[in-house]
Parts: sequence; structure tokens; C-alpha cells
Amino acid sequence: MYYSSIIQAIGNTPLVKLNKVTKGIKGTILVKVEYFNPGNSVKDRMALKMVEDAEKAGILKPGGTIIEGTSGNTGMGLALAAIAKGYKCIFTTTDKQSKEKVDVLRALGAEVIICPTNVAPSDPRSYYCVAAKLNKEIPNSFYPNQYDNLSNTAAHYETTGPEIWSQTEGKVTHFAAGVGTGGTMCGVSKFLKEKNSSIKSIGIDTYGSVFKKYKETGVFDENEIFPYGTEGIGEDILPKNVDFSLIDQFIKVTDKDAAVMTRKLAREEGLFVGWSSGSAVYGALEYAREHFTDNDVMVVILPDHGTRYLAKIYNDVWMKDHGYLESRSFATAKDIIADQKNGKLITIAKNDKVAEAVKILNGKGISQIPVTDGDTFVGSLTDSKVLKKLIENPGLKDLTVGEVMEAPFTFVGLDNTIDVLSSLITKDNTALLVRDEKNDVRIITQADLLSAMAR
Ligand SMILES: N[C@@H](CCSC[C@H](N)C(=O)O)C(=O)O
Repeated sequence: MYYSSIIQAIGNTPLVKLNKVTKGIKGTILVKVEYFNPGNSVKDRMALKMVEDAEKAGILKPGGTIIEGTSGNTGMGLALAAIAKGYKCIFTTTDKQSKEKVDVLRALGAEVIICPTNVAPSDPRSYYCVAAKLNKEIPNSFYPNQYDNLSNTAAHYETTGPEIWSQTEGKVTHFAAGVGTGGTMCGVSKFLKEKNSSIKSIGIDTYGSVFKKYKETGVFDENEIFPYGTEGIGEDILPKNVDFSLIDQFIKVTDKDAAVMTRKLAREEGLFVGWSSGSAVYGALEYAREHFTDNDVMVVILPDHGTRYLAKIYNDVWMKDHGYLESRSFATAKDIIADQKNGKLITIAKNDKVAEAVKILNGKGISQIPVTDGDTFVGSLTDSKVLKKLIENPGLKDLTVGEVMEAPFTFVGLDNTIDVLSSLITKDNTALLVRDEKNDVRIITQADLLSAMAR
């Protein structure tokens, strides 16, 4: 048996269990290793579909030129489709993307124009605008526009989703993927949720991108936008392929946590993957650590291959220059809880009275307390906020904790370093929770961080 062209080898990628980085986490975490596609990324699937749908619609004609704005991987997929079908390619990309990606695009015969990263999407210099302008100027050209072209979502609805369903024999309970154009996330989620509506979808976002805030508030907040390093996920626009109703929640992952996890995937699991794979696994494990039972099965998409990041995250000098590999060792959450005198977590039940909570806060000399409902952490109380509310309304003490509580404290990983932990403590999130090696939940407060820094 043989394929008549390399593009027929797209899809049917393997599903592999994670064994080491999941230590202490319940359930099963499986990764779909998309670098097995011929262009070494998940984007081959949608690139081929966008080209074939355009051909069917008569938008892409023989001898035509494909013009696309890409962080690299979609370009690779389009270039393969173009070679198989006889089209030319011009890609615009940004100056933050790795040199290896640009080199591969050029090796596949494409023309590549590098545009500035730090300009607004509507700026004529942006890679979106330059691609759109070239499309207007060049006769017989086709601009797929992967962000708003729904063939992108359809490709994953037709291929990636069904593969995951059959590879897990319908046992998948959760799906996690980085969100950039939104096509992978939403195509797979749509398919899986149609099969079993209780399947949860976790979108992985970056700091500097608008998705998480938009999902939680419905507001497109420009203050969320700033330059970030992670390539291929996160956005400063709302692509039409992102259907927020198909994504149950977003988790943001820092560039550093993603980079460090990517290297762990290579060294501990033998998965030589790209930077956004680290984001996806880091975020997925954060979710699983907090929510999973033994029966849960999560599938996480690993979008691309490590060769694209050899000069970046797989290079120790680059990692140190970016503060991702510390030459001096920073304390981690694990060190901080090991130094706590009394490790036992004090909690209050959601149905207890506020008066009882105040008694515990005073009696134990603590400033904040997590609120539970059975085994679940559903909220939090902080002494200064409770005091302020009681001054405004003394009758509040007879209400239940559930009626006055704030959002639950954020869960962190045992290996999070003090710099990451301190960035997560804010006036709205005054403490952090972490599961220790025995799976008991422990609390880390600002006072713990201060004493760790003093040491
Ligand atoms: N804004 C992102 C890229 C979004 S998705 C693009 C896609 N992965 C591609 O291969 O073209 C970034 O900052 O990288």
C-alpha cells in the first residue's frame, strides 16, 4: 500500500499515555502527538481542508497563489498542500516566531515576509493586514484566513474529534488544547460533546492574550494584551473559529511554565515537542490535579515538534537569558510547605455561619480560610474583607459563609517557583492552595512567601 501524495498521510496520529509528569495526579492523561503529521504539526489537517474547500467553492483556481498570515505551522501545512496541488505560497509571519519555522517554510518553496509582532492587528504593518493587502493586490490569489475560515474547525470536527473518540473507545471525559485560531479546540469539542455532552473542554491560553478574560466576563479587554513568547496560541483578536460556548473554561499558562514543562516532556516522557505543547500539558495537569478522580480520562493535543524550538527552549543559554532556567535555585511551593510549622489546612464549610468563621480566624490567628462544600473548594474568606463587610452590615454574622464568600484560592503546582507564586497572590487572591506529595491540600500565604524570600 502507498499514498499517491504525502498529504494523504495527514491524520491518524497516535495517542500516548503520560507516565512521569503526571505523578500524584488521579485519572489518565493521554496526549495526541500531532508531530506525526507530515508537516510535523496539527495544522496540516486544517490547512488541507481550507485548500480543498476553496477549490470546491471555486475560490482557489489552478496556478493560484496561497497567501496566509501564520505563526509557522499552518504555513507548513499549506505549503505541503500547495506542492501536492501545484500552487505558489506567500506567508506573512511575525518576528517573534522561531527562525527554524521560517527556514522550513522557505525550504518548502514558500516566500516569507516577516512583520513586527508588537503592533495592533489593525496596523497596516501587522501580519494579518499585510496578508490581506497582498491578497487584494496579487491576481488569482487565495487568502485562507485561518482565524475566521470555518473549514479550520470543520477539519477537526471531521478528523481529530472522531480519532480521539475511537482511540479512547468513548471513554474520554475531558479534552484540553491550546487556543490560537480556535479551530482545533472547537472542532474537537463540538464532535466530542455531540457524542457525550458531559465531556469538558479546557482551553489553554497565555498571559498577554484575550481569551480567558473574554470567556469569564464577555468583555474584550485590551489591557489583557501584551507581548508574550509562547508561539502558536493566544490571540489579540477574537477569531470566528473560537466558539466560546464549546469551551468550558480557560487556564492561562506563563511562557516560563510552558517552556520548563516542554523540556520535561522531552526528557521524562521522550516526547520531543514544541513550546505550546508544554502550555497545554501544564494547564491540563493544573486542572486534573484539582478536579480529577480515578475514572477521568483527559486527551491533550501536542501541536508540534521540538526541532522548531532548538535555538529557544531546548537551548540552555537562551533559557537562562530569559530567566526560565535559573542559575541560582529558587524556592518552590514544595520547599515552602516543607518549612511550615503547622501543615494542617484549616477550612470552613459553606453552610457554616459567618460568626463561626470569624471565631476560627481570630482563634487560630490566621488571615484567610478556604471554604469547602464536601471535598470541593468552593470559595474563600479573608479577614480584612469580612471585617469591611461586617462594619457595613453587622447582621452579616448570621448569614452562611456561602452567602458572603469570595472566589476560591488558586491551585498551584508543587514545582512552581517563588517568583511565579508571588505573581499569583493579588488583592483578590490572597493565598494559594497546593496538593502535597500525600495529596493533602496545603495553603501558601503572603507571609509564607515573605519568610521564604527572607531565608
Ligand atoms: N497569535 C499567535 C498565533 C495564533 S494561531 C496561528 C497558527 N498556530 C499558525 O500556525 O499559523 C502567536 O502569537 O503565535
